Amino acid sequence: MNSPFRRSVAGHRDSIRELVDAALLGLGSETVRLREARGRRLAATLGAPRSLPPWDNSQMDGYAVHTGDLGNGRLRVVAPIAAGEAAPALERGNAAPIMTGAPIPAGANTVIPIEAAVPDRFPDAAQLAAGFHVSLPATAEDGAYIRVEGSDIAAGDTVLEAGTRLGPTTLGILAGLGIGEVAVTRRPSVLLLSTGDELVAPGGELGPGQIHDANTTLLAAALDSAGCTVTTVGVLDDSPSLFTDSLRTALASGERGYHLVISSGGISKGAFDVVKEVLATNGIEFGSVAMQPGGPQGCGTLALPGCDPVAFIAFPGNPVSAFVSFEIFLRPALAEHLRLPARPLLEARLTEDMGSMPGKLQVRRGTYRDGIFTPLGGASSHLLAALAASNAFILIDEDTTELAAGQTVQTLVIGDGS
Ligand SMILES: Nc1nc2c(c(=O)[nH]1)N[C@H]1C(S)=C(S)[C@@H](COP(=O)(O)OP(=O)(O)OC[C@H]3O[C@@H](n4cnc5c(N)ncnc54)[C@H](O)[C@@H]3O)O[C@H]1N2
Ligand code: MOO
Repeated sequence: MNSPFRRSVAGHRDSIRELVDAALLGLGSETVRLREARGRRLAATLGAPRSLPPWDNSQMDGYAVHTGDLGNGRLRVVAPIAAGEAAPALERGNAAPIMTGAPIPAGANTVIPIEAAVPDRFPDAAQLAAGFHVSLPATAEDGAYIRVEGSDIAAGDTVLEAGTRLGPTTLGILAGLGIGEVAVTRRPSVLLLSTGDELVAPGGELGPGQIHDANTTLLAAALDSAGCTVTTVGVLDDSPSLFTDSLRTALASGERGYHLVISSGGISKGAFDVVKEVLATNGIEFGSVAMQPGGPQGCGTLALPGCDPVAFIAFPGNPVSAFVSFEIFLRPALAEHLRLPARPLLEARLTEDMGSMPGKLQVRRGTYRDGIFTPLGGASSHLLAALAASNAFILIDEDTTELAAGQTVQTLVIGDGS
C-alpha cells in the first residue's frame, strides 16, 4: 500500500492524464452510418467528394431563357424541365418552363419567375402541342435565379474538421454530399459505480438516514456527453468483501473489458471508506489534492486478483466534488482522445466580495453572462441546486483569500456540463 499523496491540482491532472492516455492508447475510430452518428466526433477532416449544387439549377419555378432573347417580343415555349431530369439544350429564341431545382439547360443564362410571365401559368400539354408563346420582361440579369454549381461547397473543399461533433446541420451537409457513413472517434467504455450504504437509487423509497444517489446519474451524463459509453452498476455495498465481489462481477460484465472505472465516495477519512480500504492494497493511490471541492482523490491501475488490470479513478462522494473533479481532472484528459473542445477560460468581473480558503485552488460555482460572474451558493460541496443553476466555475488560486466585488476572476465556462 502506498502512503497517501499530497498533490497540487496540476500534479493530479498530470497523473490522471497519464492514466487516461495509457488506457485509451489506440482507441481509434469506427465507421458508422449517418443515422447513428449524431453526437459522435469526426475522426478525420472530410473533403467534399462532389460539388453542391452538383450543377447549375433553378432557384424558382419559371422560364429558362437567354437574356439576349428578351425584349424581342414573345418567345416560343418548349418542353418543360422538371427537377430530376436531364435538360436538353435550349435553342435561342425559345423559353423552357423550368421547376425549382431542375438543371439549367445549356444555352440559358437566366430564369424569369413564372409570376413575371404573361400568362403567369405554365401551359398544359395540349397548349404546348398547339404552339404556345409567352411574354417575358424586356430585361433580366445574367445569372438571376440560377444556383451555380459549387456555390454551396466545391468538390475537394473541407466540409468538416476532425473533431466536429455531429448534429442535425453537420449531418445534413454530409447527407447532401452523398456521404453515407463516417469515421468517428470510438467511445471509451466506462464502468461507473457509487458507494455508500446511505444511498438509494432515484425513484426508490428512503429509509432513515438515507439519501438518493445523485452521482451515478450526474457522472453518467457527464461521461456520456464527453463521448464515453457508460455502464452503471449503481451503489456497491460498503462491506469490503461484498464490495470486492460486486466489483469483480461488474468488471467481468464488460464484454471486451472496460477502458476506465470511475467511482464516487468512500475515499476520505471515514470509518467505512470502503473504496479506499479495498483498493489501496490493489494498486490505487489515495491522497489529497490542493483543491476545494474535490480534495480527496484516488487513481491508479487496479490490479484485483483474477481481473484484468484496469485504469481506476476514485472521486469524492459529495456531488459537487465529484462533478468538479470530473471537469478539472478527467474531462481535460479525455478531451485529447475524444476531440472535445476545451472549456473556454474567460476573464469576468465578480459581482460580490468573496473569501477563499488559503492553500487550495477554490472552485466556486455561479453564472457567467456578458463578462460578469455571479456566485451561486457557498463553497460547500453538497449544494447541488446551486450547481444546477450555474454555468461556470471561477478558479481562485491558493494564495488568494479575499476577492472584492468588481475584481477580475478567471472563469471556466461549462454551460450545462454537456
Ligand atoms: N475528517 C475528515 N472528514 C472529511 C474530509 C477530511 O479531510 N477529513 N474530507 C471531506 C471532503 S472535502 C469530502 S469531499 C468528503 C469526501 O468523502 P468520501 O469521498 O469518502 O465520500 P463519502 O463519505 O462517501 O460521502 C461524502 C458525502 O457525499 C454524499 N454522497 C456520497 N455519494 C453520493 C452519491 N452517489 N449521491 C449523493 N450524495 C452522495 C454522502 O452521503 C456524504 O454526505 O469527505 C469529507 N469528510
Ligand atoms: O474536497 Mo470536499 O470536495 O470539499 O467536499
